[in-house]
Amino acid sequence: MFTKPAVRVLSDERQLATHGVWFMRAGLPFVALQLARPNCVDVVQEYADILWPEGNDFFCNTVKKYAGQMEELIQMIHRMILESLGLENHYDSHTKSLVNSMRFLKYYKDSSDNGSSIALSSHQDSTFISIVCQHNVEGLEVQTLDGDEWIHATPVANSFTVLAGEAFMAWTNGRIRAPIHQVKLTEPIEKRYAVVFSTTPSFANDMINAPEELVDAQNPLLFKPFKYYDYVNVKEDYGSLKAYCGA
Ligand SMILES: O=C(O)CCC(=O)C(=O)O
Ligand SMILES: [Fe+2]
Repeated sequence: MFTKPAVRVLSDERQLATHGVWFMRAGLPFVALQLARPNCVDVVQEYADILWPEGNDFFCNTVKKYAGQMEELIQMIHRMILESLGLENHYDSHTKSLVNSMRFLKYYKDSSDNGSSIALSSHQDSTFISIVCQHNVEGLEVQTLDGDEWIHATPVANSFTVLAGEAFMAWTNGRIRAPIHQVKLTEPIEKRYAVVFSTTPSFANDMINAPEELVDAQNPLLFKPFKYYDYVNVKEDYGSLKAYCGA
């Protein structure tokens, strides 16, 4: 799917930050394709038809199965987080305000590289939650809070890596941190695939505003309310959510 000329069609025709070609930057050895609303059969079919005009039932069926199970898992994670913060009463409205997206990534060895390269540079996800499936090839590294060390998120069979993103950090007024992470391909790894399943705010209502229960004199508001997709579109210019809307 990463070599199809139709990838260009996706990137030209889809303007949404969550659908189409994601973050393809000259010099970085990876390709990533985004699929917004992977739980919607028609959307997946339309997406597959662009990439494979001859049809690809295997892709559609696999996405349907994967997205169904991931949606269940990610909602459970949201529920656990809200319960741990005493915000059960927000659960229904919170889950209604979410949409899912899925990202397919391929990393490859950069021929000009000296043997240990950054394939995806350090960043925080913008999302609420991202569930990363690393397909048993290591590479994901997560920075410690003090910024001193990188922890290898070694892939473990039958398990996933869960990362919180900036949307959850802002919505929980900093109770949940969005870890800085990166992907490094170390010799002898030549290529690596990953799938990331995420929750983001719905397109219709993407205002991120921390519930008042989480804001008080000891915990002053960290981020002014902001519109998620406005932020995502200019994120690279600001570098961090704090720079964009830090209170
Ligand atoms: O490939 C991975 O393990 C992580 C990918 C990632 O951080 C991202 O897509 O935001
Ligand atoms: Fe990420």
